[in-house]
Amino acid sequence: MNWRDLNVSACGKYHERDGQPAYSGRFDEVLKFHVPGLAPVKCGDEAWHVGPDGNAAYSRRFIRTFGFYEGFATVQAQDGWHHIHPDGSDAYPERYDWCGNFQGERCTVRLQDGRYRHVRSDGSFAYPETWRYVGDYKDGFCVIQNDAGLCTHLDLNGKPLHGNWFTDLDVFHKGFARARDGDGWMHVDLRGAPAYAQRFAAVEPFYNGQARVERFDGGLEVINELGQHLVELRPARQSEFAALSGDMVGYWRTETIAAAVRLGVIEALPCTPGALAEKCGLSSDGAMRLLRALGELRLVERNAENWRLSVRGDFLLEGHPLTLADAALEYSGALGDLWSSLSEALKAHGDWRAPDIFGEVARDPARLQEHHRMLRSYARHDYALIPDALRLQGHERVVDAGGGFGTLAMNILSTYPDARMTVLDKPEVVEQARNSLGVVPGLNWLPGDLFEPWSIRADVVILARVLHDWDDGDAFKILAQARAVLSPGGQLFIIEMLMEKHGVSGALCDLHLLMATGGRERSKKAFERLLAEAGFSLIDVRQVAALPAVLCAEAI
Ligand SMILES: C[S@@+](CC[C@H](N)C(=O)[O-])C[C@H]1O[C@@H](n2cnc3c(N)ncnc32)[C@H](O)[C@@H]1O
Repeated sequence: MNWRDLNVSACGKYHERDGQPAYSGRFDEVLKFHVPGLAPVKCGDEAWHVGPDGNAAYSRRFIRTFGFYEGFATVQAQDGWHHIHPDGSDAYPERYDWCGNFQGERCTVRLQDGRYRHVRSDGSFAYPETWRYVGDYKDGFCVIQNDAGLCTHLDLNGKPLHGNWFTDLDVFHKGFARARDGDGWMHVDLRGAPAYAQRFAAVEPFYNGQARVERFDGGLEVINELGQHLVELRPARQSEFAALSGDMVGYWRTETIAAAVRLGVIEALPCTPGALAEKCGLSSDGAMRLLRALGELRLVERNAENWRLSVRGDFLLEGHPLTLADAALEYSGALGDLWSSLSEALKAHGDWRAPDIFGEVARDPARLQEHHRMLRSYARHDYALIPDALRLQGHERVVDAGGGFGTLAMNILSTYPDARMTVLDKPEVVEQARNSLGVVPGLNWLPGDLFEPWSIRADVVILARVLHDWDDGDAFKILAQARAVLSPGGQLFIIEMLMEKHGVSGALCDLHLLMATGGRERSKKAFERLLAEAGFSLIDVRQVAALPAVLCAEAI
């Protein structure tokens, strides 16, 4: 009997041909036949492969068996997952936590430590690295995901195809892959370059040169490979009028959150509205109205008569390690006020001048605490993966210039305890940071000015979210001071969000920097130019987290 004529029966317990059972035996479960004419079957606790006559292909038994692909079948055995030959013998001695199927002479496996890689059919590793996740190869390329959740394409030897990283990515289909960046979904070509400028809420692969896509307004349309609209399949579902109205009253959210922090509501919960009014000096109507607004923002939840903080609301607690309580006050107060002159700041010939925010903060000890607790929360949240991404040898002299309260420096020291860390910042900041951290082995403080010569020599300089506070002229001056403390070959790491060359993601943050400090977010190209002017060459960009990237440069 030709196994190609056999199908799985409707009950899934045997195979049939033209509606007739192909053999008399019955199993708990069968899967379909694959080359070389074997099908996985399961009965009770045992699983194996059978031929078209329903007889076992070999005497071994496994916990689970799967179909043969490229001559190998995945099996789950008592001692782990692996592959077998059609005669039931092991393809290689290793055991894994899970195995996929061979596609393009490579197979995805998960190691016992939970990490993924590809193996060849003889069991050897296709490349030395392990990744957070790897998908199947198709047409010689696969998608891998790094620890920061970002994805790229690798070739059969594990080498990057184009080196571009995306927040989500698919394998290639007819020369294009579906990819998502901060702005949305698109198609990219084999160079990892977007096929067109638009972004969508979702895209399908191209089918004979056309793809169905969903717009952000919920409308569906068909586009061509240039991103041009061809056919409307469904009109917009979301009212753009409502979306714009919502955006225009963003300050409602800012002020509600800040009021809850300022009035002590966050610290007073959980309690009833009556108790809250009492504890925080609110009218009973005011307490109820504020709680309802916080509920709409999903910061609090009602539990019978009591209101309590949600997981999101917990971040507003002063004692939370990632507290955003100070940020809530800054955004509604000093930082929010600065935005009222946005139109002036954008004018070609206005007399608007950027504020000296760091000077103002330094002059007011209470504000300095608040501002730096805010920066500390963002640093704790965003910098967890940075030390590994620096790939230091471990004993270097490292200067974190504009290092604030030393959060990143402490992270680096816990990964590289023998590094000699120095945090350079304004004297007022250093004084408060020193007082709050006390003596930390390996950590030195250097009160100073980013724009004046730094009285130190270093092997490595870090500028984390510092250059984005300054225009190109001032950024160059800081880079020049960094260059002066390094010898040729010394390393500079810039940790910042990267703007896409033609993207819009991060553009509001860019305006925030303009208003708060006179600074700007930059693209890789803009950094490359600045670095070259200051005597550095950019050698690598490591996208370790969704927000900040690590730009690695070398002193020339
Ligand atoms: C946006 S914060 C970044 C802090 C820290 N690197 C981080 O990523 O969380 C900028 C830092 O630069 C410091 N700074 C600003 N102007 C400075 C100057 N002229 N000299 C020294 N430090 C300065 C500020 O005090 C602040 O700590």
